[in-house]
Amino acid sequence: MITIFFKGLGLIGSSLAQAIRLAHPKIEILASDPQAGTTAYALDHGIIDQATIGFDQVERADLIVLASPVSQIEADLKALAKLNLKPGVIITDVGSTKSTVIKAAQPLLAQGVAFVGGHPMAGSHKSGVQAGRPDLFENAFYFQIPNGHLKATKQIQDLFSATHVKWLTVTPQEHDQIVSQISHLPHIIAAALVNQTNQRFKTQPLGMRLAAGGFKSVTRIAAADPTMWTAILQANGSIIRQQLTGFIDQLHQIDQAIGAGDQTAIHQFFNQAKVSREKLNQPARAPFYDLFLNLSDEVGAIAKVTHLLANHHLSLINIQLLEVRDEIDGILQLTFRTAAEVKTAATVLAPHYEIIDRGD
Ligand SMILES: NC(=O)c1ccc[n+]([C@@H]2O[C@H](COP(=O)([O-])OP(=O)(O)OC[C@H]3O[C@@H](n4cnc5c(N)ncnc54)[C@H](O)[C@@H]3O)[C@@H](O)[C@H]2O)c1
Ligand SMILES: O=C(O)C(=O)C[C@]1(C(=O)O)C=C[C@@H](O)C=C1
Repeated sequence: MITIFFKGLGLIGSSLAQAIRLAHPKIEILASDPQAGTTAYALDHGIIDQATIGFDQVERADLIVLASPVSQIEADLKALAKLNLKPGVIITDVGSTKSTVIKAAQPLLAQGVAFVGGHPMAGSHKSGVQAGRPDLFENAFYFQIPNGHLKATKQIQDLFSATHVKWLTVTPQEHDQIVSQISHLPHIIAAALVNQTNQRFKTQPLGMRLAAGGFKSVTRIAAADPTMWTAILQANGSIIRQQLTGFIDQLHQIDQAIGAGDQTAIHQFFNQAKVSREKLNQPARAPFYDLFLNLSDEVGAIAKVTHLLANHHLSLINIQLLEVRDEIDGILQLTFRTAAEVKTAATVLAPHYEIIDRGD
């Protein structure tokens, strides 16, 4: 029997454990997590088979998955190098940075242990075991740093097959450069905007409550876990600072354009962003087709949509409630495999819902 040991069973750990269960129900899953109630919840919900403490019983594991904040992953890699592990064990992690993690894995790699760094490019601002979902990673990219261990890299892909991710091999440096711009910097900007808004409304407590979709879309990720983000900024700080400099430069440019009343520069600033941002909605990755509609905040609203689609034999690849505006409504994103399906779905749903965008 294959045994997998999770160190850290929050959002990412529990999502991965649930995905492993889907494809490999017979695999034994052990987990340790110091947060009160975490492993008890996972046992109750059949996510794991056994709870342990620290690295107790890690010597039984065929695969070890490190899924705590990156600072802890680094400490755990150093600790694992001093333990007696099962011969042939594979170790991986899910940390959001890779250079310091790979550095911490050097003693293990020097012993010939198969350590494959990993990072799923999907997640949420929610944290903890209860936020985990087996489909969290569907269609996301999943970075891997094989460190020369190609067989182990492939074995991890097989064990995680139910995540339905797109695997991507990168170097730690490439990884940290890329994610500093598209993940780390956005989290800093979101938090900075919330903090500055808070200061601005110090004497007007209602101010922030009046925020609509714009503020909420840009700041959703400011609700992410501060411990996780402190560790990420600590590990990738110098690269993140390069992107911060570039971002501050953009702010200076628009500030100057406003000050100078330069309408052309202001228009160009927004137009460049609009053209690039719209390309993100186009399915460069795969021939998937999106339909966006307004959905009222009612019990059973999503079920009604899926029922209408099922009546017309339309199957969805993905369904996601994108933006919930407090007590009013939200935007539902429906993803189909073909352009023809999205067209039929628009015809079926148009009499009942306001279609915002057919994504074409
Ligand atoms: N949240 C995301 O969107 C996201 C996406 C991809 C990767 N990651 C990375 O995944 C890792 C986990 O993040 P998460 O979102 O699951 O966070 P989380 O807060 O939901 O879970 C982290 C878990 O690690 C546990 N933990 C802390 N110290 C531990 C220790 N000494 N031993 C065992 N467990 C310990 C915590 O109790 C918690 O349950 C982080 O390294 C993060 O950078 C996060
Ligand atoms: O979807 C979100 O809420 C996330 O923040 C996920 C997100 C990101 O996109 O920045 C966060 C951290 C990661 O390491 C990878 C993904």
